[in-house]
Amino acid sequence: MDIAVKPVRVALVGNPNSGKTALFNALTGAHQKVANYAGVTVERKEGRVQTATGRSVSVLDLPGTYSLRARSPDEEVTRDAVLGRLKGETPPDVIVAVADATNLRLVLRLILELKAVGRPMVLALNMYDIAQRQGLRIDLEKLQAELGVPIVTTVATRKRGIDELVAQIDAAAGSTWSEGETWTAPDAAAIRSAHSRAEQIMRATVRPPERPDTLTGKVDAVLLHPVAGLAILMALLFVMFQAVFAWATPAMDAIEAGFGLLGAGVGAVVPDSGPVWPLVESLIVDGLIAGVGGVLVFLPQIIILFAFIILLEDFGYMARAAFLMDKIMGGAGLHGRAFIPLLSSFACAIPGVMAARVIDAKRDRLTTILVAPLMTCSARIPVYTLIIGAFIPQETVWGFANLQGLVMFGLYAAGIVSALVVSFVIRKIFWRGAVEPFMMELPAYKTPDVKSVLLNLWLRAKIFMERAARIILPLMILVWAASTFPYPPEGATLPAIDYSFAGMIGHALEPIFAPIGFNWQMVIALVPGMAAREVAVAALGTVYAVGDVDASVTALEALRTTIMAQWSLATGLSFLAWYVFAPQCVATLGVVKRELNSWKWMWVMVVYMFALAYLASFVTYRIAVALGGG
Ligand SMILES: Nc1nc2c(ncn2[C@@H]2O[C@H](COP(=O)(O)OP(=O)(O)OP(=O)(O)O)[C@@H](O)[C@H]2O)c(=O)[nH]1
Ligand SMILES: [Mg+2]
Repeated sequence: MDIAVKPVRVALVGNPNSGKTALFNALTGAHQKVANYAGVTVERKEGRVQTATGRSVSVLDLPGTYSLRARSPDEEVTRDAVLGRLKGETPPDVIVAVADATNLRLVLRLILELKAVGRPMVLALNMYDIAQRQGLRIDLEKLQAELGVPIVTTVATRKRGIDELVAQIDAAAGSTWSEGETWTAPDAAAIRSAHSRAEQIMRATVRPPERPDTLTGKVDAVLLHPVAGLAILMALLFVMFQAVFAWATPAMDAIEAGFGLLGAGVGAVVPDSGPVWPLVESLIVDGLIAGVGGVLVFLPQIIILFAFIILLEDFGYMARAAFLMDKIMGGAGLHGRAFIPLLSSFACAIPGVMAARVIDAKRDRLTTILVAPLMTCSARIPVYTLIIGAFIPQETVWGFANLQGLVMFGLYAAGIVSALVVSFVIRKIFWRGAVEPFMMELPAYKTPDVKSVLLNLWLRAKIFMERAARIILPLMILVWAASTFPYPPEGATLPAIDYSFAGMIGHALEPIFAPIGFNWQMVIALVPGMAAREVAVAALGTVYAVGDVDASVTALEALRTTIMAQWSLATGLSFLAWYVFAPQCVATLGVVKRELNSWKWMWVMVVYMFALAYLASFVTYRIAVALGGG
């Protein structure tokens, strides 16, 4: 007997949100490994479990799908994994179909498709607790007979039914099956017939509760109400943004201080002498530490934002929020599910772009990714506050509103409105078809499980950090080199950056930026600002030689005074308009390229955003000058 030597491979397949990951966690406990599939940015989770007979089973958690007719990258991975077409992946010996027992209709069709693949299969009827609570009556024996697949009822979050499931996997692994069946994608007729077969099975085996679940109905009547529901959603978003900006501050300050200390520590250790050491120090301190620190500083905000999103998702609310927003965003050509990615983009466009994976249809996903960077990410805040502080008076208008706050609000609104307009235009230019209809069963409300929320949060934070590190590090080195080399000549009087490539680029581009009121110092600052938007503030400090604005309050004050003296109001406003639209962050562009796996679309984004920025700055500048702000 050598069954212990070669593990049985099991793949968990099911609709999104059916509890695959929860089941995976219940099955494998701590014995799991997370990686990416080769060539695509889709997480691959594998874990191990031993059966009672001593068989070793390796379990693969797959992204959710509604059909093997894959339409999103996530779904393609699932399909290819099931069919054994994935590079470096052996096909599963047993398929475990994971079904949300309260939402059988959609999954029955998937199960029929999976059956056609011809591998041994077990059906885990998950969320059975909720089904029972709702009073759903499922005739398990009949369902088992109709499908010809063994069924186990499970409650993944309570680890119920897990032993039974493992036993069924064990049995299925021992069964023989007909290899050599070649799978072909189902055509429209096949899908229709699977659909009516699923309906038929549904009618034969599932009866609605005797007393319908009036509580969910009542709650939904409020939460999905076009007016009350939206008001509640807005209130939730308000609290969420308060949390993101207020609660994150101490942690962000700590991270900033930590990286500052790290930089100082390195500075103290590296010798000051010779031609090479100062360069090494500059690379490490100004390039790597400052650059990576400049991105990691957003981690607290991202964690808080994700905590809210994961919690609301687990409560069953997010699908409803997406449903509510679908009507509004649909008018602009965006899918309801774009809501979460766009929301994440307020912290940082990188997790936002990554979150767009939940959108099935390629075009909807593409549109979402293209407009995500228009959402005001927190990296713009330091730039906004510097300029607003310098040019907008601290005044009360209309008796209650703070003028500076109002301008800040206007900048956020400009981002949101332009995202809606741009996606509308993208639809008109590139594809005319309607937005995919909103197909997403509303899940039952449930209480989130603390452990799974924390695990999820940790995984998402980890993924953000890994991506950030992998994409940002090389870019940081590039931007640092551009602002450092070549060295200033002997006896140079201007700040060193003036003589560097960044300086040359700045001077060369100056004529292009003159019509929108930028001076050469600003243009130079834009170059290192490409690394991360807020770096532009430090770069302005460098070109105006007011000292290290990150390290001292007085330097920041000095920079503000210098700007007030040297820029006109029109120039200041033009700079603000630029920052609303310009694709000022190469890390985001890198992630967009990776997620879409396309240079073309990344360039489409770069070009349209620069064009918008230029146009907005031009209009702002000219109007401000005409009104006497020049
Ligand atoms: N009450 C209850 N909740 C469950 C059960 N299984 C999963 N959940 C919850 O359902 C939600 C979705 O579970 P996940 O495991 O993330 O679902 P998934 O299938 O992995 O979702 P995707 O990966 O997005 O396709 C989570 O909030 C879980 O805690 C269950 O049996 N009973
Ligand atoms: Mg999952």
